[in-house]
Amino acid sequence: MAALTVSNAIGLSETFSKLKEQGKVAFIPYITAGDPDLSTTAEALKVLSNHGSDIIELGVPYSDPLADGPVIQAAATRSLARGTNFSAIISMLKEVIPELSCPIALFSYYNPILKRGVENFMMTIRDAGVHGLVVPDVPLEETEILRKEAVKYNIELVLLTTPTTPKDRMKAIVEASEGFVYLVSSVGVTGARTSVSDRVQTLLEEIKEATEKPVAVGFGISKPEHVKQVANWGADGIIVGSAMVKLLGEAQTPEEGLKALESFTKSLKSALS
Ligand SMILES: O=P(O)(O)OC[C@@H](O)[C@@H](O)c1c[nH]c2ccccc12
Repeated sequence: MAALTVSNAIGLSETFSKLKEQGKVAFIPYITAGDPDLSTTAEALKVLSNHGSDIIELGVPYSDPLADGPVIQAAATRSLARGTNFSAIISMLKEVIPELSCPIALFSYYNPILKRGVENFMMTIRDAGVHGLVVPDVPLEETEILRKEAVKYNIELVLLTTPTTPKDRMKAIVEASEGFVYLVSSVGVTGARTSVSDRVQTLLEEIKEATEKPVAVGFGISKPEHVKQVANWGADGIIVGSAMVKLLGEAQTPEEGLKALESFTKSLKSALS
């Protein structure tokens, strides 16, 4: 039996309940594992955890990231070119998770999970101390097998709803989602945008009519004013990916990337206080 990695963090839904009691909004950064390399990822997770992240989304790089924009696609390509693989990510997580104060939600496309076997995948990430899982390209109809194994291994399976999701389908998604509901703010792929569509406000209202579960908003959020605006619209969590990934992956050196990540994180986090 693999030794269980003890995570000191509480889970995703518990994190949201704690923040709700404090009247706070969750700050949720996303980075791609292995970009520029896995040891920098381990350091980045510590920087993010030490500077106010409430949950961290960690992406497993994949060769066909259809939902990702150019920044995250490039990060996945760089990471895969360095030879990053799932087992190396898991070993890194076993090392670093005990030092983090916030839970990790792993991000993986559906194919690598099927290839590994759903049960084996869930058991492996659970043993590494991961709390949540987001699978952006799994169709709602196929989440049943994922959900069954996720529940068995106490992994919170987060589902996504988008601006074009029909109302009854959105209701089924929020019903099935664990940890939180991921509201994708705009159609298209991930990537920093100059502004966040104010449709998000109505979408948040519709979802909150359908569920008590916390709702975190992602896509395009890249400035403190975006963070403030989406929090004011009633989001329980704010997700920032591409803007973080860009800083890390495009820096001259890993040290520079980590420094830039720290100050960017602080600037976004202060927009929530
Ligand atoms: O990059 P953005 O625009 O800040 O959006 C967050 C997004 O990167 C992150 O949550 C994510 C990474 N890959 C994804 C694939 C699908 C949906 C969401 C994601």
